[in-house]
Amino acid sequence: MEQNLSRKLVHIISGLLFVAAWPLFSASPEARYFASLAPFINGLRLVVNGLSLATDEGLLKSVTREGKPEELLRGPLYYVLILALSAIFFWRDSPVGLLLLAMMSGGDGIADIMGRKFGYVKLPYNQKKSWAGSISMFTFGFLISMGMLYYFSVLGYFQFDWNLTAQRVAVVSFVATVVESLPTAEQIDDNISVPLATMVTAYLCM
Ligand SMILES: C/C(=C\COP(=O)(O)O)CCC[C@H](C)CCC[C@H](C)CCCC(C)C
Ligand SMILES: Nc1ccn([C@@H]2O[C@H](COP(=O)(O)OP(=O)(O)O)[C@@H](O)[C@H]2O)c(=O)n1
Repeated sequence: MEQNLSRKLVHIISGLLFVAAWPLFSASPEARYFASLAPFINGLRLVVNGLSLATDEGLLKSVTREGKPEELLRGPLYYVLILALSAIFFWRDSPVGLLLLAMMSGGDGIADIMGRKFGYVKLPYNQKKSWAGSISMFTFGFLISMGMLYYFSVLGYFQFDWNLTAQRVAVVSFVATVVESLPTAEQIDDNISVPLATMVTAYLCM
């Protein structure tokens, strides 16, 4: 499989599976810390390989752009830290964590896959991003977020007025999409800006 595609599939699937697994944990107050061990241990693996204290070719191939160990200390490390912090701070008590992970893992990951494949028409303010990528991020980010909220509500964690929730999630997805599309990649990684923007908007809206 082409390296960019495999990296993005790892990006999409690992975060969404991680959140989807939260209901499997017990009601114990320590469950969130136990769950966050998975991303923390992966973070440790990224640091060890990123500092070249060990070399895991499979890890380099599946999560880096160019196969350089130091890349592990940026996007992938931020990503696993956001997974761990979301579990600790939001867990199953608030929809904010679900939304920020749905947008970072699902929305942003799909934007890259679709943007690379169909992104011929670039955004006027960012020649590195395209309408296809951003429209896909908004659409799939919205659908995945609604799916996550539905999944957790069926399991009894939340109750929503779905009409209102859909409008609020649309606003959250829109803000996350705009933030992802900005030409700020040199200053701030998308794995930080997208979850941060989603978190603030979701706090204000939900
Ligand atoms: C490729 C990744 C990030 C890079 O982002 P970008 O630079 O392309 O924007 C994701 C890296 C994921 C990682 C190293 C593995 C994460 C595993 C996860 C914590 C385990 C989840 C457990 C679950 C139950 C499957
Ligand atoms: N909104 C978006 C996002 C990404 N993309 C495409 O996806 C590629 C990678 O995006 P990126 O630089 O944010 O992703 P990383 O490879 O840095 O994780 C871009 O070069 C675009 O081709 C897009 O067309 N539109």
